[in-house]
Formats: sequence, C-alpha cells, structure tokens
Amino acid sequence: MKYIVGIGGMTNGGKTTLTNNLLKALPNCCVIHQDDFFKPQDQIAVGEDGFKQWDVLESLDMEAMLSTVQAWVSSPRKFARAHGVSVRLDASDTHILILEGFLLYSYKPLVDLYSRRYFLTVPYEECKWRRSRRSYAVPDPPGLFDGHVWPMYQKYKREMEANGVEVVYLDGMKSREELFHQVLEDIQNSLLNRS
Ligand SMILES: Nc1ncnc2c1ncn2[C@@H]1O[C@H](COP(=O)(O)OP(=O)(O)O)[C@@H](O)[C@H]1O
Ligand SMILES: O=C(O)c1ccc[n+]([C@@H]2O[C@H](COP(=O)([O-])O)[C@@H](O)[C@H]2O)c1
Ligand SMILES: [Mg+2]
Repeated sequence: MKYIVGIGGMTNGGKTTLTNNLLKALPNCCVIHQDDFFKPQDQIAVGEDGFKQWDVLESLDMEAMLSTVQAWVSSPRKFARAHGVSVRLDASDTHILILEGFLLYSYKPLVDLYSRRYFLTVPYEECKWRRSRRSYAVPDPPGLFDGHVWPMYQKYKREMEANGVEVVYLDGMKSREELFHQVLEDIQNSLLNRS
C-alpha cells in the first residue's frame, strides 16, 4: 500500500519539526520538503509592494516537486534506496511518503494524491514571534511578515477552504510531543482501517 501524508499549514506552525519526528517513528517512510523547490532568487517576482513574492505558488518549482512525488509513486522502494531510507524487509508492504510545506494544498495536480492532509496553525502573534526568531536562507526584510507573508497565508487558506479541500486542522500551540503522538496515532489508525 502507498500512503501519502501532507504536513501543511502556516509558516512556523511547526511542520518541519513534526515531520522530522514522524520520520523517525514510521517504517518505510520517505519525505519531500516543499522548501527544497524554491526557485532561485533572481526568478522571484517583486510585487507592487516592493517585496520579493516568496510566499506565492509561482515562487516554487511545483512541476519539479510533482515529478519527485511521481518518482516515489512509481517505485517507493527504489526512491527509498536512492534517498538513504532503509526499507524493512519484514514490514508489510506499506510505504509512506510525507510531503511537508506551507503551500501543499494549493497546487491542483497534487491535491487529490494525499491519503491524509494535516494543517498546522498558530495564532498571528505567535506566528510573527516565531518567524522573527528564524533565519532563512534569504533573510526577511523589515515589514515582510505583515506586508506579504501573513496576507498570502490568509489568501491561500481562504482559497483552499473555498475549494472544499478536506484537511485535519492541528493546533500548533500544543507541545511538540503532543502533536507527534496525536498525528502518529491518527496515521496508524488510518493505516489499520485501510489494510
Ligand atoms: N509545538 C511547538 N511548540 C513550540 N514551538 C515549536 C513547536 N514546534 C516547532 N516549534 C518551534 O517553532 C519554530 C518553527 O518550527 P518549524 O518546525 O521550523 O516550523 P515550520 O516548518 O512550520 O515553519 C522553530 O523554532 C521550532 O523549534
Ligand atoms: O528556503 C528558502 O530558500 C526561502 C527563501 C525565502 C523565503 N523563505 C520562506 O520560507 C517560508 C516557508 O518555510 P516554513 O518552514 O517557514 O514554512 C516562506 O514563508 C518563505 O517566505 C524561504
Ligand atoms: Mg519548515
């Protein structure tokens, strides 16, 4: 069985942290990080607001991300080997792929592939505070959060809801451990129901 999990939601909701914890616990589990598909800086549009438009779908090479997902779908075993993930020979023939990122459910060719879509959120103030403590490959210029990051998050979330994309919302204010156990248990139950 092939099982694709989305760990989506807002920037600094805790997606990467949760994903790394799940990867250690789930057998035959590979990961694809959406952040690895940002286009080079010189291809990022500058908006009327003067900000580089990092937080839009067009800043990501989603075709390349889709090809990577298709490579896993066509042979999870080969994909795992190529990415240094050990495949348990004794385990049942279940293969799991985690897709992790902030715009997972806005790209049409991917949206129906998920077996389960999670969506992490924290309140505005917490998100802004966590973000202010992060250092990205390209540092945030002053005002980026309120001028670009937050409005784009709201826009894509609205669109996702308007399109009726079904997600399981997760409260990113819970502890790392609580979130890990909640999602691990949910995935395990969902896998049992399918087998
Ligand atoms: N459950 C949590 N509670 C408090 N802080 C968290 C939690 N999960 C992650 N963090 C912290 O929040 C920041 C963003 O986490 P990260 O996993 O990188 O988020 P994302 O990938 O969604 O941007 C990091 O400093 C991380 O240590
Ligand atoms: O990773 C990069 O190269 C990169 C370059 C510029 C900006 N980012 C930021 O990365 C954010 C998404 O990652 P994350 O972990 O915060 O969800 C998004 O809000 C972007 O503004 C990321
Ligand atoms: Mg991240």
